[in-house]
Amino acid sequence: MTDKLIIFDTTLRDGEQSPGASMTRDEKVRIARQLERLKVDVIEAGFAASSDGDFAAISAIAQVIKDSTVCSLARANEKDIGRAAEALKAANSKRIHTFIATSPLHMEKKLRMTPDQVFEQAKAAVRFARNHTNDIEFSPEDGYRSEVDFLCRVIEAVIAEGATTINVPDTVGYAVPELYGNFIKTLRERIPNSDKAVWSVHCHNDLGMGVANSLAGVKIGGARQIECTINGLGERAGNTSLEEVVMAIKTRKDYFDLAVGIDTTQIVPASKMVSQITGFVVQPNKAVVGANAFAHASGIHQDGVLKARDTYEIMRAEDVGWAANKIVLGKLSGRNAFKQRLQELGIELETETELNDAFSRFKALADQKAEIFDEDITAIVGNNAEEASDYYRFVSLSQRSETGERPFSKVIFKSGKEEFVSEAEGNGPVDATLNAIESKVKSGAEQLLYSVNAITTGTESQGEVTVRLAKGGRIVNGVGTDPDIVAASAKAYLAALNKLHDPSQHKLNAQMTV
Ligand SMILES: CC(=O)SCCNC(=O)CCNC(=O)[C@H](O)C(C)(C)COP(=O)(O)OP(=O)(O)OC[C@H]1O[C@@H](n2cnc3c(N)ncnc32)[C@H](O)[C@@H]1OP(=O)(O)O
Ligand SMILES: CC(C)C(=O)C(=O)O
Ligand SMILES: [Mg+2]
Repeated sequence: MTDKLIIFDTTLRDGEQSPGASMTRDEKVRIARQLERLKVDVIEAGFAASSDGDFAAISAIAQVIKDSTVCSLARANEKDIGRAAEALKAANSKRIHTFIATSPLHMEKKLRMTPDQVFEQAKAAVRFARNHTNDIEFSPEDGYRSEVDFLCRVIEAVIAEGATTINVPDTVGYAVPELYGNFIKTLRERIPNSDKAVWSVHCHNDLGMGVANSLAGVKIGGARQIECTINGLGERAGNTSLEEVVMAIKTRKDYFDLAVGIDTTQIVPASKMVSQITGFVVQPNKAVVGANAFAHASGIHQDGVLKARDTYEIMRAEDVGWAANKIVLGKLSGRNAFKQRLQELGIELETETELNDAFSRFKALADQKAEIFDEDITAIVGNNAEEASDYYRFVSLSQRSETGERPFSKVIFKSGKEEFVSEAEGNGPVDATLNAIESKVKSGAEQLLYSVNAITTGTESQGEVTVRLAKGGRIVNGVGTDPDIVAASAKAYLAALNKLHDPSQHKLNAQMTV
């Protein structure tokens, strides 16, 4: 029968130990509710004895959480355990997690206790905690750097006292997967009453191996609880990340053969909430919850994914709470991905030539900006349709603006096969550009509006400029787009002039000097 793997979330305790990640009581309650929606088995809500604020947060969480077990950390002493018990009083299901360090280094230098004293204190703590609940977790802190014989002695004793979960922390992220897995296996094999407790792993990410070590602890060591945090938040380099271990267990069920009760569709909402509350931004290439985790940017991958998603996706974006996977259009994209996006946008290009032209324009734009958004595509295709009937066409622009100097602009544009070079100064680079064009065209149109707008987010986005001109009772709008807003302004001005253009005036325009 497939075993169940218990997911113990410690975002609100070890996660909060990330420098700068402290949370208010209400924020902790919000996250706890999301963890319950995620269906984590245990929520470690904090360390009740650490402050009145944390005590209040744990109490509030204990009152509102109904499905998950609520847990508080406590040092191996009566005061801390008493505080934890008090904070957890209202919980439907509660756990006290008590710990004491067992490595020679920690015992001697930090606790300043002999191994025998630590042994006795660990036993006494578990015994005391039993007065408050039957669900007791014991952690030998820095367990992985502890001497095996001593650790076996302590763990056997605390199980005998009633500890129901034995958690073996790699407190400083020193372990490597195979060794950590075997360490847990050895402990379980050597401790006579080891089967009376659930074995748990708690790994830190100092060498980037938190997830790998946790999975080895499960696969090799036989642990059945993983302690983890949303986004891998936690002390120093963080803890094992929940989203990664959960999706590894689910995606590689063929290998792990374990069941997890997590509602994976709540993973991304949980990640976003934790990131927003703590201000810890999730790196784009973070597994599962990073913005790029399901994004495809290169043509060959995009083509594959459009034909069959599993060519390049081992999980479904929707299964972890993303709305969908993403085909990111950019300079590495191919024709198939471009065509597909046009279809999704309801844009129909009638001929293969039109498609090829639009694709060339798209590639040219993609060379100038990293990501092409839907609005860019609409603009590309829109510009193209207009261009066929354009009388004036923008070619290029150069401009100079220096503090204290009047900006200067040189614009090259075409009418038919003729090319015009126009130059002017102005109050700003845009004014200089429009003056330059007007100096050649001499439309005499009145400018009613000029507006600039970033089509997409970020400073690398395309600027969209609208110019409204009035002449002879007609009012026209010209729109131009370009990553350079001065060039977008020139295009918009020329587009408006095109709309004003009267074919009978061809002669006048043809007289323009180059
Ligand atoms: C690996 C981990 O993540 S462990 C959890 C880490 N989390 C925290 O530390 C939570 C926040 N901590 C705090 O708010 C405070 O440190 C408190 C309230 C817990 C203790 O504060 P203080 O009483 O001022 O002690 P301080 O933090 O300076 O030192 C820790 C003391 O606890 C002792 N101690 C450390 N671990 C344990 C333990 N597991 N069991 C019993 N005593 C312990 C230390 O030896 C030291 O004792 P000393 O004062 O006699 O030298
Ligand atoms: C308190 C224990 C479980 C801990 O966080 C650690 O050892 O890293
Ligand atoms: Mg820890």
